[in-house]
Amino acid sequence: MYHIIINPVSRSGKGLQIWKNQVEPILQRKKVPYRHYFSECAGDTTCIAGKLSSQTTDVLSLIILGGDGTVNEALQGLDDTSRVVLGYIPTGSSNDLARDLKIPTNPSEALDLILHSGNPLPMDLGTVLYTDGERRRFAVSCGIGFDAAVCEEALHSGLKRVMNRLGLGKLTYLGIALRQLLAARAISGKLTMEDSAPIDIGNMLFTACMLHKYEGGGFMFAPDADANDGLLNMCAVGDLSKLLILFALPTAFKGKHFRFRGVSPYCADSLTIETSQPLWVHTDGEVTRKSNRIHVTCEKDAIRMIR
Ligand SMILES: Nc1ncnc2c1ncn2[C@@H]1O[C@H](COP(=O)(O)OP(=O)(O)OP(=O)(O)O)[C@@H](O)[C@H]1O
Repeated sequence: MYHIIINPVSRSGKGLQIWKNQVEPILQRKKVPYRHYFSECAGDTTCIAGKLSSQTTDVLSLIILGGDGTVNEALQGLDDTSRVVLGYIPTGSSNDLARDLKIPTNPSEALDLILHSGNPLPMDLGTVLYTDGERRRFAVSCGIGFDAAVCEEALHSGLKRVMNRLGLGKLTYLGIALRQLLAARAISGKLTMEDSAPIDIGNMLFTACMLHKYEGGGFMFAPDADANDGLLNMCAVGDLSKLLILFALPTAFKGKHFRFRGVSPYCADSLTIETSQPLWVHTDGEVTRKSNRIHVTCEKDAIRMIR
């Protein structure tokens, strides 16, 4: 039995139409056993996933129809991810998880992968731990600073809805990034990886901790990321003039940004990031709070994902 959680408002409301017109008819025609649930408000996916997780003693076959944010919300509700086989029909506007895993963005092809041609393969998950003990899992990346501020603005942006309707969702993040860059102020940051001396990131713009290659709708911040190596690939940006950042950012679409001095890659299974002021933190593009100290870890092969 497949349990399918649908975010009807993903890609500015197209999620519901995709479910009704492209996914449900196939399931019915093929007589696939399934139950479906609509997330009715922000946070609802976490509650639904939590209930399913606690009601299932064996393996939970969970399918998410939504964007990276919907996957992220589902992860927060699961009590034991090792008992979950996750299928994904990407209907978000950025779809960075699908991009890296090469899951088709065509819904019927993604469904076909889940039902027929894919395999449930282990995949790493990350966790952000805040100083007050709150934890948040992530599947794609977490970040502190500019990238999270961009996500925070995008979550509340009318521009994103308009651009999505025009089929230009990817450009939303670029537009907001440029605006946020002009507003960004210099903050000092410190990365501490296990068994090594702290690294100072002067004038830190952001540090992204990546499990997969892309975030923000196709920025390849971690060209070397591997979803199964048990490691976080960091992209730390500091001490770079705003003008140079304007040049460096577009090169990240091709993963060429490390050629710029001040854009540095690091790799570790866990690290602590401290900043001189509280900054926005995102997990898979979901932004819930600011912090000036986060501990980020990677759990190898924490979940199985059909791909
Ligand atoms: N019924 C709902 N009404 C309003 N918001 C919802 C509802 N269901 C889920 N959400 C919110 O939708 C967000 C997740 O959206 P998701 O990322 O899946 O799609 P997207 O925003 O179109 O894509 P992307 O993040 O790739 O740009 C979460 O913040 C979640 O709280």
